[in-house]
Amino acid sequence: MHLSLSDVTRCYPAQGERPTFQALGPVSFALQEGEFFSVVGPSGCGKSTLLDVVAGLAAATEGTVQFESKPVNGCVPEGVAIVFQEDASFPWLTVFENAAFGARELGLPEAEIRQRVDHALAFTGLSGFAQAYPAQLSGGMRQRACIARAMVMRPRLLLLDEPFGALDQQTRLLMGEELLKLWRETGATVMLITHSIDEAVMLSDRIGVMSSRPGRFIETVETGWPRDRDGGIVSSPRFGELTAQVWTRLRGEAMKAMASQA
Ligand SMILES: Nc1ncnc2c1ncn2[C@@H]1O[C@H](COP(=O)(O)OP(=O)(O)OP(=O)(O)O)[C@@H](O)[C@H]1O
Repeated sequence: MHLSLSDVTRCYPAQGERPTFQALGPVSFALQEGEFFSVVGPSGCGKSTLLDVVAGLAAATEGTVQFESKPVNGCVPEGVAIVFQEDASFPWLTVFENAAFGARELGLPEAEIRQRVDHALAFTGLSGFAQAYPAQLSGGMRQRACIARAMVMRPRLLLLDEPFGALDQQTRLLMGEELLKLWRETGATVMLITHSIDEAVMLSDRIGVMSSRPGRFIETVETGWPRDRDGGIVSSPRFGELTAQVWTRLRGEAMKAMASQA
């Protein structure tokens, strides 16, 4: 897996009285194979726009995005899976069929699909709900179902846009631990967009801190956690130091973002 962005910006065209609007960048970075990279930044700075550009869901206005030596433009590359904050499941399909959806689109053999889905549902604790419909699940279980769907695709790069944003704090912490387990088990590279500094510090190898809009990276923080970390690190002194380091950098940018929104 190799992903790199070089001088990427994204602008929205002028609309009525509003002049051309730069939502992102310029942004340049590369992800290392197998790393867990999180992005934090003030509200509206362009985090989701960045993820959409990486995923091929939105085009860069300037600059280039390359995934495994091919330019990304116009569609999600094979090997990339995305989990969004909103529950993106199809309400008319069972949990099993939701998880199988992407694999069916790829035309994988039925036995292979069944084996992958069974494993993903077991991993996310949803085996007993394979025949349930999304509406019969709690918010946390629905997000686990979305993670199972992504897992079935065996992504080399997993993109997550605030996947736990709508969940309560306890569920969110537990889901974070599950995500770490998934990352370790699959060896995928992970890029996570989050509003939560604690979540970024707990989960990541590296945290990119963005400026207010148009978002650029103003600092990169290496956490130095071992690969077999778990939620227990939140009580270590290093956790407190890292969250303070990220917040110190973010605070001024968050104030600028609030002032411009006001
Ligand atoms: N389709 C669009 N047309 C015009 N402006 C847009 C469009 N999509 C996003 N924007 C604007 O681009 C900026 C960046 O939006 P984006 O959603 O990427 O930020 P974000 O950092 O993810 O925000 P949040 O933290 O609130 O989720 C915002 O000011 C947003 O209003």
